Amino acid sequence: MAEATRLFHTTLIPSFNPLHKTKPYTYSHSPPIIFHKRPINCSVSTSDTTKATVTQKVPWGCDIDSLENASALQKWLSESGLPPQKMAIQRVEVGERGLVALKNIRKGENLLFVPPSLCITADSEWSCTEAGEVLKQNSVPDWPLIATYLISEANFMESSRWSNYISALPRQPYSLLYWRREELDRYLEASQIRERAIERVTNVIGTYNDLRLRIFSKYPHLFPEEVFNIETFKWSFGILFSRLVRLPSMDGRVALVPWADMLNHSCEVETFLDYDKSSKGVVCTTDRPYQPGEQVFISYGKKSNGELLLSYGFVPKEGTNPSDSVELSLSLKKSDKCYKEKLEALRKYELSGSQCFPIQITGWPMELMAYAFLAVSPPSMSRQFEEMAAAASNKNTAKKDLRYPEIEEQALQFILDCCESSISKYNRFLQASGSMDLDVTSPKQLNRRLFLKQLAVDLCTSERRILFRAQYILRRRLRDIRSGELRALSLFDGLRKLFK
Ligand SMILES: C[S@@+](CC[C@H](N)C(=O)[O-])C[C@H]1O[C@@H](n2cnc3c(N)ncnc32)[C@H](O)[C@@H]1O
Repeated sequence: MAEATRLFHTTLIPSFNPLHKTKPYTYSHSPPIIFHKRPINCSVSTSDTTKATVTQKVPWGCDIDSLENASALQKWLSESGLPPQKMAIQRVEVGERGLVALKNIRKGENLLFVPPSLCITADSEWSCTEAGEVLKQNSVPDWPLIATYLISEANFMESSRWSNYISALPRQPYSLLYWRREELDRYLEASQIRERAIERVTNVIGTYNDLRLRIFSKYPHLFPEEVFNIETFKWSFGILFSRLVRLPSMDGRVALVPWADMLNHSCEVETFLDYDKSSKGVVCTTDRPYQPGEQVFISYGKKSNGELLLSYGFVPKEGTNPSDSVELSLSLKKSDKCYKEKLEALRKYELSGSQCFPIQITGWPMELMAYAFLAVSPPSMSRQFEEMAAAASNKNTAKKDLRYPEIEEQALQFILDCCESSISKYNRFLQASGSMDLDVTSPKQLNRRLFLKQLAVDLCTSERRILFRAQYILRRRLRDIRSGELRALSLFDGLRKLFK
């Protein structure tokens, strides 16, 4: 189970390597192949940063809130080797569709058992063998390879063995990949998750453009642009971000695991998916009992609400996620006399003049404190700059409790100032959110905007709550330090009078 606990941890968006880092590509020539083509509707582009000229609606999958293709999926899975299950796909309150217990399930019971033949991995057989060979010859890494595979198989429709699975996937996965740039800017202005979302969209676009430039354009008969374009890639990456599982017991291999990926996340369970070497299938062991009719949950890992929004498109209820955290940004002051020296020390440890650190409701990391010490330290402490920068870096293995009592008050005040400036951004957004969105014209657009805004309000409320807690602790510590200093001062004054 220890290995299992790592499964969904890093699953739903572990870092994927963009193609830039791979070996130079070599090309082979193959005869043309006939594609199953299907008309694709043109619509408005959803991203400003998209360079691709073709923008289309993805025709695959179904609405996530419908059970449209769920029974066909269950039937196909049982015919293809999924043993009888104690759960069924049903409409649920949390997560729209999910797996619900049909019978009593005991704590510690092994659920699921999905055989490897039902998992999609980088080694899965392609309906279009040549397309798969071209990608492998070009050493395309697993993430973009599986993303391309999914599009290729989706395009084969009923002729693909995954057709029932693909038809039951969401047509538009919930994730920040589907937020327009102006929506990210407007709704997530206060949260550092905005930066992460922009970075992710840029990575996906960069990866697609790289594939297009190096491979797709050389083999248009295998990868026609009406099928392999930025919209279909956004769909397939959205599916991977929200469903791909890393299997530690299979040497960290990533896989799409049909059926298991119908399980929704709960912050209250610690059950994870993994490959079980003895039974040779993907399993999960329950950590609590379930009664018939109850939804069964797993954990997608110890992720903050922002990370859950980024990859899965939902925010847990305020205060229910013990792994929640908020990124606080600290920066060196450009007016600091030692700005250059401090920056140099930070760069040695791959840090910059502006750095984010995660704060949890239980406190903040030692690295943040070390960065604050460095930011406020006077020129007379220049010999300690490097030691502080090392401690601010999480690459530093020899961790020790850094203490500089002479600048502790300034460091705490510095963190408090950063916290309060961040809180005021959240306040501004949360106050303004009530009057936003009056500019939408169609009911459909209104629903979407209201939904996104509600997610942003939920995220910002939970992040601000952590900052409020940090603000309270910082103020209390500063008050203690200052009242201690006052006591020492009045004691000194008293002694002076005594000796007069
Ligand atoms: C691995 S899939 C789970 C199955 C999914 N509900 C479906 O119908 O396809 C992950 C997606 O389920 C939804 N989800 C999972 N856990 C959730 C939760 N606790 N609250 C809201 N939505 C959740 C999100 O849309 C997420 O992107």
